[in-house]
Amino acid sequence: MSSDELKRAAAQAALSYVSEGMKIGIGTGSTAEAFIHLLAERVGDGFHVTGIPTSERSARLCIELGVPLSSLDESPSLDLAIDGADEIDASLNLIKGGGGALLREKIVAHASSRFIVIADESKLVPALGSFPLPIEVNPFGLEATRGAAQRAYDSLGYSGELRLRVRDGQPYETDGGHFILDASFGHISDPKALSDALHLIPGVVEHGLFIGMTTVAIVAGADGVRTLVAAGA
Ligand SMILES: O=C[C@H](O)[C@H](O)[C@H](O)COP(=O)(O)O
Repeated sequence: MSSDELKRAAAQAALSYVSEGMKIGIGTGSTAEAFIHLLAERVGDGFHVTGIPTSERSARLCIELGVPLSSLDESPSLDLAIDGADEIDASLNLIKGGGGALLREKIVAHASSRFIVIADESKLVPALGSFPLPIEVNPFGLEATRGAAQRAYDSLGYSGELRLRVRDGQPYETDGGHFILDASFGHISDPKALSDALHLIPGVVEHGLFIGMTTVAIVAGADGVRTLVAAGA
């Protein structure tokens, strides 16, 4: 099976968690888009659901395919959110934000009773950190924030680099008007300690570590689709 077919298989399995009338957070990225396509088919068959998109990109696709949308302000409590991930560890902690949508994704996941991650098996890792951690920062004081983040990594014993994400020669701008620093420091031995340290920096808006948020991960691989349930979920 190709990577696209695996993403679609995971997205297909996630549909079984969606019931008539639910309000659901809709993620961002290629796997989430596979889910949007499948959800739109069901909506076309008369299924009622309201989506709360985590990015302008996902919102556009939902509108194009006829998936009804609402905002988190109109619907502040969601039944579930379904989203992709860049890395998933054995505790179902995640790195997200490769597509730049981590802030809205985290707000939406936090507002949801259940957070379901869909992925192909290439996203499963023994420890987080091979994928650079996206850190969303306010453009004001960028260099001061970059320095503070570097010192936070240094103090925790990591070595590596923070690189400003660039698109078409300009800093990549998120839907919220922020920039992203991609942090390449190798395996993250203590995700909670790193998360706490980054949250102490005023210019850091959010980071892509999703710790203890996942309810279920649906992972598609050569041997089929597996459902991994978080401890205590
Ligand atoms: O900001 C983007 C999101 O966190 C995505 O869910 C993540 O990057 C995974 O994307 P994909 O499904 O395209 O691998």
